[in-house]
Amino acid sequence: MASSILSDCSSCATSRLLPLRRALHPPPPRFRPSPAPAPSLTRPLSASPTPLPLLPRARRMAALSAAAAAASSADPATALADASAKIIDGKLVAKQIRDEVGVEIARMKEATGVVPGLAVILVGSRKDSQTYVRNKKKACEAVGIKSYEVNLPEDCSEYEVIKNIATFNEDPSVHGILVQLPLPRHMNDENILNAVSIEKDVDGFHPLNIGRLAMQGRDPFFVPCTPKGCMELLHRYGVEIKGKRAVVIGRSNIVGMPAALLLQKANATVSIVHSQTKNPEEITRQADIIIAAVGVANLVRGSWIKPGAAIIDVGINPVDDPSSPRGYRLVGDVCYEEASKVAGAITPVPGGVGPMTIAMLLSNTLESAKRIHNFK
Ligand SMILES: Nc1nc(=O)c2c([nH]1)NC[C@@H]1CN(c3ccc(C(=O)N[C@@H](CCC(=O)O)C(=O)O)cc3)C=[N+]21
Repeated sequence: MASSILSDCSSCATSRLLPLRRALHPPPPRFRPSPAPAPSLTRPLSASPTPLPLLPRARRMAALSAAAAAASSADPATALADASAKIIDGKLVAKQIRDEVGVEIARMKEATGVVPGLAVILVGSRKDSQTYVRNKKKACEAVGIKSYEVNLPEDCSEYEVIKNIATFNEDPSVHGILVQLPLPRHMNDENILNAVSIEKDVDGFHPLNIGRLAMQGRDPFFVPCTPKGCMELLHRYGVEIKGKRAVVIGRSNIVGMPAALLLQKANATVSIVHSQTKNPEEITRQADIIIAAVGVANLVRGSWIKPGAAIIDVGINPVDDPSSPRGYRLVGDVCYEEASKVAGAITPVPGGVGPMTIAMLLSNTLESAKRIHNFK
């Protein structure tokens, strides 16, 4: 991208979007990226195996497995000498947030009799989607949100889905509506997501909510859960964002793009690295904050990381692992083993961003019920 001088007219009024009360629980230990290079600087960055360019997915995967093999044969003596990053514990923070949401829901119910309601629409029978929906339902029950579930067959019509959305739009006991993605191929996501009332769009996927997120001086009704969870982790670990360089890897509508908008709203200088980016490693290495959301296992290597950077790894990629009971294990978009020796702080996978996504969904549903019932 050509460099140009931009006039900065960003507002800082919306740098913080979460109205949750946090006096209830002490925050986790604070992490501050050190301005001075971390001790790991003594380790030359070139010690990392071959850097990987962004390639078409199939080629990327092949290149990645070769690089991963090289990584595992790294000199163990070097590894021992390395400093290690602070772990950003998403599981712990998500639990704190769920507890906070639960307390607020009880307070609201006591004062108004209103119980927040979340409707989930699942189309088809993908195993992973069924698991996610089941987990969301459990999480709702645990905090006192009433959940409503509709299961539609894979071959149902778009009209059928929209009809169900319309019913929930009108239902006063429902404060949030979530259409589980991905939808079957024959459906147009846009038509379906457009049908969700923006006041109940707890996923924050409605184009009007995204549009407001992108504009100065306007706020969306809801911020998408995963990027909101990423920001919450940075805030709760005391990572300074204002004036920092941030790189978002990936530009999806549901994570990368809104994450970049949120970082910008929080006054970071943001670059987006994607499949057509010429020098992803070099650009990423300039970042104080990295949010990786491409869905490519171990794409970001140690050599991509500026010493002391804070890393939020959104990827949840299954890789074969015969020694695990499921036959696979989950890894992020960031090569954790390498990154944790260079970074100042990093989220693990699992136990990082994943649990935060669900916590933010509960938080958005509570926020919606409060707004609809004008409960402060
Ligand atoms: N409308 C819509 N909204 C979503 O928010 C949405 C969606 N569709 N479709 C699918 C993705 C995926 N997603 C996850 C939520 C929690 C974990 C999670 O908690 N993961 C655990 C690990 C789970 C495991 O071990 O299998 C973790 O990372 O620690 C992961 C993924 C929400 N999504």
